[in-house]
Amino acid sequence: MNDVCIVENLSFSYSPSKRIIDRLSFKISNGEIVGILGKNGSGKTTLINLMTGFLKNYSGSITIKGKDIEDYSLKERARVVSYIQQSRLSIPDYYSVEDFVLEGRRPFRKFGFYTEKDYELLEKVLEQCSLGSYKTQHINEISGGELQRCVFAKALMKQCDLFIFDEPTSAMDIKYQKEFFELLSIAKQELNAAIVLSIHDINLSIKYCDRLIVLNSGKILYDGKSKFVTKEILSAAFDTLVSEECTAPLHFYY
Ligand SMILES: Nc1ncnc2c1ncn2[C@@H]1O[C@H](COP(=O)(O)OP(=O)(O)OP(=O)(O)O)[C@@H](O)[C@H]1O
Repeated sequence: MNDVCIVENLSFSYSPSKRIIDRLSFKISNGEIVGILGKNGSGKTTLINLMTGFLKNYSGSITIKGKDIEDYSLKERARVVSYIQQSRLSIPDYYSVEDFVLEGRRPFRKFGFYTEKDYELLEKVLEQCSLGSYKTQHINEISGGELQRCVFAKALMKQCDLFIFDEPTSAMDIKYQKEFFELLSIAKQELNAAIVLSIHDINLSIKYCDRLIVLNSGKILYDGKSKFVTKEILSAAFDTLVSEECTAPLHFYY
């Protein structure tokens, strides 16, 4: 397995009085889905914003595909990391589904033009994400779950092997959550991608992530296979008693 992302001794504060990320070290490899779990305010979004290069003034290092994140230009970084933010999207009204998804190739355009290969890839990705029949539909005429699929399809258009998502499933109902993780397995299998996502739902994270990094006050409380995380660790992370069902095999829930 290759290490796509290496985080070493990473610390970060918004203000001098409080360390939000506290000396974290871990590696993310190709072909694994890694869930970042922790209670509100534990530092998940901050960590993701550091890993995607949106926050500066940290100590330690973040290496993406063998290169320090500081040494990437914005465009280069956009080519190697597919990132989906927590905030709401602003999409021009006139976009169709295919316009929106095609935008995923924007960092690769030459002289402002998409290539024939980009259009071939668009067809393939729309099919993979079950969006073929929607492609000419207006982006603001589709449901929230369908839009989420479009967002994922756009990320997939980069064909890169590092995907980073900030709470991608928070607004989805159970059906779309399931579908989302099925889509993730396309990236994992086809691109041997490393996928990092912050997540609140303990059950989902244990079921679908290969590995969990559990944060508590910016420190790593657990980093290991999701199936081995214990209710004691989760109870400590969430400051509340986490019941047995959360760590039991979950196939009967889904
Ligand atoms: N821009 C900011 N300026 C100052 N403090 C911030 C800022 N963003 C976040 N924080 C603080 O940093 C801490 C970690 O926040 P962060 O958003 O990373 O946590 P989180 O685990 O993603 O939380 P949630 O689950 O609620 O999304 C919190 O105490 C938060 O108040």
